[in-house]
Amino acid sequence: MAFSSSCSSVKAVNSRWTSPSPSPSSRFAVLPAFLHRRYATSVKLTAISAALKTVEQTTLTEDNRFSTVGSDSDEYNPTLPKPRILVTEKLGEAGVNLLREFGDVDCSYDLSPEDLKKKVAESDALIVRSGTKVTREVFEAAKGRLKVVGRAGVGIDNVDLQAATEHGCLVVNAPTANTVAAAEHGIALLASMARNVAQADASIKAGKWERSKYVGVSLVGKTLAVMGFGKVGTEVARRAKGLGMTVISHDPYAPADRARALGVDLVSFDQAISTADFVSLHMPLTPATKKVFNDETFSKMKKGVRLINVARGGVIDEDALVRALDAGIVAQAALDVFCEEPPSKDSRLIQHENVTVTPHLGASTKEAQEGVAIEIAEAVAGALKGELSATAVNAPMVAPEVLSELTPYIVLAEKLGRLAVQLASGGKGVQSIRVVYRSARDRDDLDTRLLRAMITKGIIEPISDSYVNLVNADFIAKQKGLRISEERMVVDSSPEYPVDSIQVQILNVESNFAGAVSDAGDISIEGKVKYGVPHLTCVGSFGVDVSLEGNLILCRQVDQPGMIGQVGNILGEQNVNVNFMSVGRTVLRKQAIMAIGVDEEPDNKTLERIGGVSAIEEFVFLKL
Ligand SMILES: NC(=O)C1=CN([C@@H]2O[C@H](COP(=O)(O)OP(=O)(O)OC[C@H]3O[C@@H](n4cnc5c(N)ncnc54)[C@H](O)[C@@H]3O)[C@@H](O)[C@H]2O)C=CC1
Ligand SMILES: O=C(O)C(=O)COP(=O)(O)O
Repeated sequence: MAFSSSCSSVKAVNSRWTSPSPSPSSRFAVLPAFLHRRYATSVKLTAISAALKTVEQTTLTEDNRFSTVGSDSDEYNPTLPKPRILVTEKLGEAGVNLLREFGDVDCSYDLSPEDLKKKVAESDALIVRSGTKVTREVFEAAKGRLKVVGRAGVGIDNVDLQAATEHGCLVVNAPTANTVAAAEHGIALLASMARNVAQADASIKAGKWERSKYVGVSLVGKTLAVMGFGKVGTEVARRAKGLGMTVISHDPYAPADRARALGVDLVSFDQAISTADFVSLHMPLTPATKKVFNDETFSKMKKGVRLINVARGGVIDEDALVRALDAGIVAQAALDVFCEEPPSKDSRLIQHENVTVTPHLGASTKEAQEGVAIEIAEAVAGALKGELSATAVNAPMVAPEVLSELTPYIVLAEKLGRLAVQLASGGKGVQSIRVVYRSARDRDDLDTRLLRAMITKGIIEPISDSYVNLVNADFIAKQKGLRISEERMVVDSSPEYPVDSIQVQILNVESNFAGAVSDAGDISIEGKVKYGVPHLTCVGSFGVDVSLEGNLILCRQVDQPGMIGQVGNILGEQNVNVNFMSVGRTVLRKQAIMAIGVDEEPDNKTLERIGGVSAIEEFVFLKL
C-alpha cells in the first residue's frame, strides 16, 4: 500500500537514557475524562482501574468551570468543590439523595425559560423530564459550563440534541425504568376506552345513570396494531396477547424474530393501520414520525378504529384526528400525550366526547419514578466523573468491557493526534487525516469511534480554541473541514490485544520535521501500547520506541557514536529530566532519529544548543 510505512518492520534501537522507566503499573496511563473540557494539559497520567471506575477529583478551573483532575487516589475527595446539579422537574427521592451524595443539588421546578437560562450558566448538570424544553438558547446560555443533560425518562424530543452536541454536552436518558409503567398505562387506556370508563364516571358524577349509552366493545379476538415494537410496544403486545387480542406490529427497525417469539407479526404501516381494530402508538417522535397520523393515514384506517397514544403527541396531526373522530373513522381515542403540553383547555380534541385524556401520566407510577430517578442519577454522576454512559444519546455507547480494553489506546490515540499536528508546518493546511489501525482481530471486532474521537481531539485542540470531547469530536472535525478516514489492517500479532498499533498520517501537508515525512510524502507517526503505556514507535520511516509522557524532542542526525551523550549532557546541564530515549535508523551510519522524552519543557537556549550539535540536521520540540 502506498501509505504503508517501513516502521512496522524496522526494529528500534532502544537506548534507555538516565532514568529507567517506572514499573508498568505506575505508568499505566489513562485519561478517562472523555467529556472534559480542559483535561489535556492538566490531567496527570493516572493509574485507574480498567473499567474506568476511578473517581476523579473535581475542581474549578481558573475560568470557574467544572473540570476534572486525575487523581492518584481512587477515592473521591469531598473537600474539593462539588459539581452543581440542577433538577427542574420532580424526581424520585432515591435519585435526588444519590445526587446529593455527589454534588450540590438545586431542585427548582417550574422555572421560566429566562430563569432556566440563568441557572444553567451555574450548573454542571441539568436533569429534566418531559416538561422542560432544553433549547439551543439554553445551551448557549450555559456558556460551556453544562456538561451533561440527564433526561429522567425515555423521550428526548424536548432536548435540542444537535445544539447539545455542538456544545460538547452529553445527553443521557433513563430508557428502561418506566417501560412497564408506560405499557400498563397504554393497556389501562385501551381497556377503559373500550368500556367508556372515563365518560361513564363523569356521567354518574353529574347525577346521571346512562347504562345503555355506555355500552362498550370487547377486546378479545380484536386486532391490535402496535406501532413501534420497542420496549414499551413489546410490553403492550405481551399484555394484549394476555387479553386475547391478535397483535400485529409495524416497526421498520425491529427484529422479526423477536416479534415472532411473542406471536406478533411485523407488517407494513398500511397493513397495520388498515386491518387493526385498535392502534396503539409506541414510536419516538422524530422527523420521520412527525404527524405520521394525518388525514391521509386516517382515511386508510378501518372505520370505527380506536386509537391509543402513550408515545408523543407530535406523531398525530391533532386537527386531522378531530376530523377523523367527527367522521366516525376513529370511533374513540385515548391520549396521554399532546403536541402542546399542557394542551389548551378549549382544544376541540380534548373536549371531544369520544376522546379520553390523561396528563402525560405514562411514566407516573411510584415504582417507575423511583427507578427512573436512580437510573438518571447514576448516569449523570457517572458522566460528571468522566465515565462513559451506557445510556448516552449523543455519544457513542461503548460496552464497559470494550471500554476497559480500549482505555490505554484512547490515550495513545489522543497523543498521536497531538503529536502529528505539531509536525505540520502549513502549506495546504491540515485537512486530510488517515488513520490505520493494525490489529490481529477480525475487522468487525474493533469499535474505533472512541479512538477516532480522541485522535480528532488531539489534532484540533493544539491548533484551535475549540474544546473537543467525545460528544462533539465528529461535529467539530466536520466544521473545521477535517476529513478523517480510517483503515483496518489485519496483522499477525496477539489477538489478546484489541490494537497492535495506530498510525496517524496527515496528508498533503508540509512538515517542520522532514524526518516525520514518510516515503509517500505524508506526515506519519505510529504508536503502540506497551504494558499499558502509550509509546511512539515510528516517525516517518524511522522506527523509535519512546513512551509518550511529558514532552518529546525529535532530532534527525547523522548516525554516529556519541550523539545520545551529547544531547543528554545538554539537557542534564539544564536540569531537564530525560524519561526515555530511543534511536531509530534506516541505514547503519547514515541517518537516525533520536526521540527523547523529557519531563520538563527545555528553554529556548537549551533547544538552540541541541540544534547546534553538528551532526543534528533538524530537531523539533513537541508538547504531549
Ligand atoms: N407517555 C409516557 O409517559 C411515556 C412515553 N414514552 C414514549 O414511548 C415511546 C416508546 O418508548 P420506548 O419503547 O421506551 O422506546 P424504544 O426506543 O424502545 O422503542 C421505539 C421503537 O419505535 C420504533 N420506530 C422508530 N421509528 C419508527 C417508525 N417510523 N415507525 C414505527 N416504529 C418506529 C423503533 O424501531 C423502536 O423499536 C417513546 O416516544 C417514548 O418517549 C415512554 C415512556 C413513558
Ligand atoms: O419517558 C418518557 O418518554 C416520558 O414520556 C415520560 O415523561 P415524564 O418523565 O413523565 O415527563
